[in-house]
Amino acid sequence: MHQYSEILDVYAREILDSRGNPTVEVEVLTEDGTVGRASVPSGASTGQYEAVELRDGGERYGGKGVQNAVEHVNTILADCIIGENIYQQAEIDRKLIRADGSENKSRLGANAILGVSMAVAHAAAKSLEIPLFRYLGGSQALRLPVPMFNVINGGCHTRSALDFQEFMLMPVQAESFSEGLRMAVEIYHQLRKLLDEAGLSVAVGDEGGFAPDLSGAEEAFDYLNRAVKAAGYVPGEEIRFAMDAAASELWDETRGAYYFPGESRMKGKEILRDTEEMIRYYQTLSEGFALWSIEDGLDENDWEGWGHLSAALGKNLQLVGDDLFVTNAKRLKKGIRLGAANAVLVKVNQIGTLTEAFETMELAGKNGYRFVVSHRSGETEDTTIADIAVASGAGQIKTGAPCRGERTAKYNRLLRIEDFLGGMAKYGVDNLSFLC
Ligand SMILES: O=C(O)[C@@H](CO)OP(=O)(O)O
Ligand SMILES: [Mg+2]
Repeated sequence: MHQYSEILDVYAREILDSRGNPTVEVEVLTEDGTVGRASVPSGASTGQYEAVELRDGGERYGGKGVQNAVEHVNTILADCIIGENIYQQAEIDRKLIRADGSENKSRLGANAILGVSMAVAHAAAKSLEIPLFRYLGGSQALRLPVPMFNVINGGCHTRSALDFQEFMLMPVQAESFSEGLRMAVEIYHQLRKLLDEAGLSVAVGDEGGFAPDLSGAEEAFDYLNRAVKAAGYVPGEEIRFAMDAAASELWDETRGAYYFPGESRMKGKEILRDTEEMIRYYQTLSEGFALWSIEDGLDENDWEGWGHLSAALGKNLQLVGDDLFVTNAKRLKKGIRLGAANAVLVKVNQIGTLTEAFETMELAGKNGYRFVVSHRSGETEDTTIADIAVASGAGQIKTGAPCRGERTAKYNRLLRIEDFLGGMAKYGVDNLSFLC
């Protein structure tokens, strides 16, 4: 039977994100009376090659970027897809891309386009009365992801002295998602206690992790080690560590090196590292701690360095390209050709449509690259990424710490999905020791 339900209306409004900035929310109405709704996240450590969102404060629209994105949904994009069949996600996404016409979605705004793309998927799933993850992933979508639980925040998500952006827990050896989540939450509470006892700040950063003034990555991992043990687990067994260096933020063109402003401040002298020193630094960290995954270890333009990094550490570590690949199949293809990284971070707003994000994941999977579905540092209560993680079978999701509503919304959605799947639910990263 040919499924058909026509799109009758598309409507966008401004809402707030978790940093108190305006963002886009879109609703799509179909002829059977279904309304699908989605809202769009926004990053702080954005990659240079991301699709372009129209943000307030941007020069392009005289500081009224989000308002313009909303306007584009309500006029051009609405005209373009009203009358389309709601179940034709790929076709609709292609129409949206064509309506924009630019290479990087800068004309109508990646935030405008993504809002429509996601709301269409929500409406389609709802009108079929099936959960979004099943609509997007079919009956094989059974795998719940291991959370990359970002418990210590640094870099541009805080004002602390820590230069690397994220220090994360991965409960890799749990029976189920809910058990893994519980373990990570227990460790989070132990970490809070340890930091508090040491007189360090337990204020949190943009993603809900603590933002203490630590001297560097070693001290951060040391705290993670102690918190894991205090919760009764063994680092390297039930729990592995992950980090996002967000090194594009540290690369200093004029100095021709990676500049560590926090560490420089703490040590009272300028701390610089070149590419080879960065690689050695990661090597030391991976030898000293239960580190399993490093994201954006080097700058987004340093393809050659990424080749070295991958050759040196890619056998034992997951090396994730975020700013490097920006969820873009073209950049990922280049990375695959050059042997850069062995995994890709997937942020739907970096590319601007669901179809393109799924294409990137498919390309990764076919080439032995892992993929990690991710939030942005500026989020809303939208939980689409939780469904995407299950639909794609990614096995990993990065969506912050458990103490901010926009982050727990995703974890809670995953708990509901696990509950829905019951005994069919699977959990975890397939074959932990395999890295290409
Ligand atoms: O770098 C990252 O991976 C993200 C999300 O954690 O941060 P932002 O959304 O600020 O780019
Ligand atoms: Mg990142």
